[in-house]
Amino acid sequence: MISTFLQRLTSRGMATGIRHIRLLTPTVQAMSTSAASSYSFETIKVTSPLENVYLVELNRPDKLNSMNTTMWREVGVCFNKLAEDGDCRAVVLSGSGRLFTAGLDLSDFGDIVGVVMGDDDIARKARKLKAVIEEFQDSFSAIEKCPKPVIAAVHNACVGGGVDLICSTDIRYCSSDAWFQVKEVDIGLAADVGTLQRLPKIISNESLVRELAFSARKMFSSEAEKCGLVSRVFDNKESLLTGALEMASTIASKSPVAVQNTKTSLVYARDHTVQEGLDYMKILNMSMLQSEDLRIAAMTQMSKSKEKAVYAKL
Ligand SMILES: CC/C=C\C=C\CC(=O)SCCNC(=O)CCNC(=O)[C@H](O)C(C)(C)COP(=O)(O)OP(=O)(O)OC[C@H]1O[C@@H](n2cnc3c(N)ncnc32)[C@H](O)[C@@H]1OP(=O)(O)O
Repeated sequence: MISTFLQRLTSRGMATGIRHIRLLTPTVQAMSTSAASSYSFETIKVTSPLENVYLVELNRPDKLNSMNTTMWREVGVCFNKLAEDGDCRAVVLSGSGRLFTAGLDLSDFGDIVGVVMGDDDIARKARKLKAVIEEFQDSFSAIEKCPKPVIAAVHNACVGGGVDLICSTDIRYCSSDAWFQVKEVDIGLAADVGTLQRLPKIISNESLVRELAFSARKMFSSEAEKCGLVSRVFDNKESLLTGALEMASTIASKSPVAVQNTKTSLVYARDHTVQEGLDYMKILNMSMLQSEDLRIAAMTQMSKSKEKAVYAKL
């Protein structure tokens, strides 16, 4: 049945004489690289090392990529922009320097200290803090809402806010020297930027989540792989980045319609019943089954040629 479906799709394409499968030219690759140059941030570096693949690096190596107010804001702005960037089909998120991130910048509580130490009464302070926390939360939620798959590539330390950050990504890889720490209780906080909501759904082990969150103990790479926080462990940072970029490139070679609707459907399914998820898919695919990408993908599958399929930007 599937082969009949593919044949009908492809013969429709052949009949119209459209040739969608062609080799990617250097011009296309050059355009993709320059598209990343429109991303200019103080604490984040964005490049496009491969066709349709963007590399987002936390870039405060001298401060151990700790998250200051600027970085919190820039992560959100960056992923909202990537969501709309037709040149971007997959993202790798890594940290520059000797470790992934030391979490919240403990020397820059700027906005929070300002409110807490201010003269307002408790209700007004609370209202202001609500806005600050919301901004922090929205920043990391932008990663989950971005329809392009995001692969976290963690080396060495991933502390506090770093765990919140990677819990918003789709795929997590790490190097063998990586460790993870839900550190918030050590600074007198209940984690409030996503770890407590997303981690239980990632590792499906409430006992372990609670152990990590109550004790702030370190979890090393082998345990992180065993419990499902990461799906692959690489020997070192270099092989980690190579592996993450290779996977991003594989994803980027697929139909962006298929991949991006798969991501949004998985996020939806995580937070809804099976029936609600099926209903969502039904409505979504009422339109998406009519996409040109189906025919292009089917032609590519049936073709014996090694040429890559070329899909329009999304
Ligand atoms: C609304 C709230 C939203 C979000 C909340 C998030 C909560 C969190 O993120 S909680 C976690 C906060 N982070 C930490 O507690 C990490 C503290 N740091 C460490 O544990 C270690 O520094 C390390 C990351 C494991 C690295 O250790 P090591 O390699 O031995 O380096 P150090 O000598 O300890 O540090 C070098 C240098 O960096 C400074 N530093 C380290 N972490 C931070 C940080 N998070 N913020 C600011 N500065 C940090 C450290 O003080 C050293 O500075 P010197 O001036 O060189 O002494």
